[in-house]
Amino acid sequence: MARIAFEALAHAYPGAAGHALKPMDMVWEHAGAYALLGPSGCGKTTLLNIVSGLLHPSEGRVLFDGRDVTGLPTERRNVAQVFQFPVVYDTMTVRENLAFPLRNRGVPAAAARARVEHVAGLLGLAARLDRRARNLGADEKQKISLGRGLVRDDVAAILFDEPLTVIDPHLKWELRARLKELHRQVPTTMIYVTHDQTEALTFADRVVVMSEGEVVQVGSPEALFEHPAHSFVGHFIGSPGMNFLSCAVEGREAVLPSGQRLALPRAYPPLRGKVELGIRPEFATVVREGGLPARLRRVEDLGRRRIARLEVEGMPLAATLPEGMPVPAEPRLAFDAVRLHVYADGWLAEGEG
Ligand SMILES: Nc1ncnc2c1ncn2[C@@H]1O[C@H](COP(=O)(O)OP(=O)(O)OP(=O)(O)O)[C@@H](O)[C@H]1O
Repeated sequence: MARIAFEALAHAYPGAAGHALKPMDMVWEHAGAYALLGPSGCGKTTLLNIVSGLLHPSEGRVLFDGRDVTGLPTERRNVAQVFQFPVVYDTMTVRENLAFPLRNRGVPAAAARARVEHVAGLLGLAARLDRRARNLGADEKQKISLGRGLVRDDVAAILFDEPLTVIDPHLKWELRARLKELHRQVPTTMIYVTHDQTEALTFADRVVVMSEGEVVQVGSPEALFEHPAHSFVGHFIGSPGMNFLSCAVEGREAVLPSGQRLALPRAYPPLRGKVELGIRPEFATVVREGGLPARLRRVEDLGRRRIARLEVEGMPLAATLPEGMPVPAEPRLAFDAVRLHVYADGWLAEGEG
């Protein structure tokens, strides 16, 4: 396992206008479980390929345990990779497929056997070990690919590129949980690329959120939910995402366009640019009295909770409709004041006190 560091790393593809990966410095600790999360085109694969050595960055350095590996090809970086689609040898058995990376490295047969059986057990492949891979379905073939990625315990890092893409939806939750368990048992640096927030938040201790080639936040799942560093993170994480209301901020108060004032939990210096109030739907509640007047557009029943889609001063806002509350004709909105955040030009503004 390795500590992976990026120094002034950036990448522009030849002939492309601008950076696919904007300049950044970052450290991924030994044995950490990281997810690279963001929408299509945000630069996740570019960063992963720079880590694996498939792509040489146009600027900056990549260090594994302090050693500069920027110029090293993949085969000299000692990384395991799991791709979107299964990479298995059809004519081999599941056992032979799983043992392949160990055989290649000269791991003694008894140790390899024990390791293969352990990983197969964790992935739910134990009963299939002596079947030929060709006779298995796509889900199980992808489990073999995952197993081949996980079977060595001496790799610098394991890189997963959207590994659950071909997995049947009902099996995804099971494999997500198993991968997390595997990380606990095989404490290797693991990097997991996905555009699916559930996968990222289940798997990772630290999630690297990317937008338009930029790393906008690196944080625990809780931090991304509670303190989104950028409005993009607020929108992207959560279902529905964070609400944003245009406002002005004067010290400890937010002033909405109509002049209505809201108390803030912190005091803010004068802010420049586009100022917004951010509040998650979980902390905005429909009430009958008090709070802000709102107009109801519709109610969505999400099974375990109901979300009211409202308008506040012409701006859309999603809020929680308390259990058992009939939909009020003239709804009002109460905010959990300590959960109110202020954003200036998209970035979280630091308040005081
Ligand atoms: N070989 C290439 N040449 C030129 N531009 C590229 C190349 N590969 C990717 N890009 C561009 O770089 C940007 C980042 O792409 P990248 O594939 O890293 O994003 P991604 O987040 O992994 O997206 P996806 O989830 O769709 O794979 C995009 O604008 C993409 O069009």
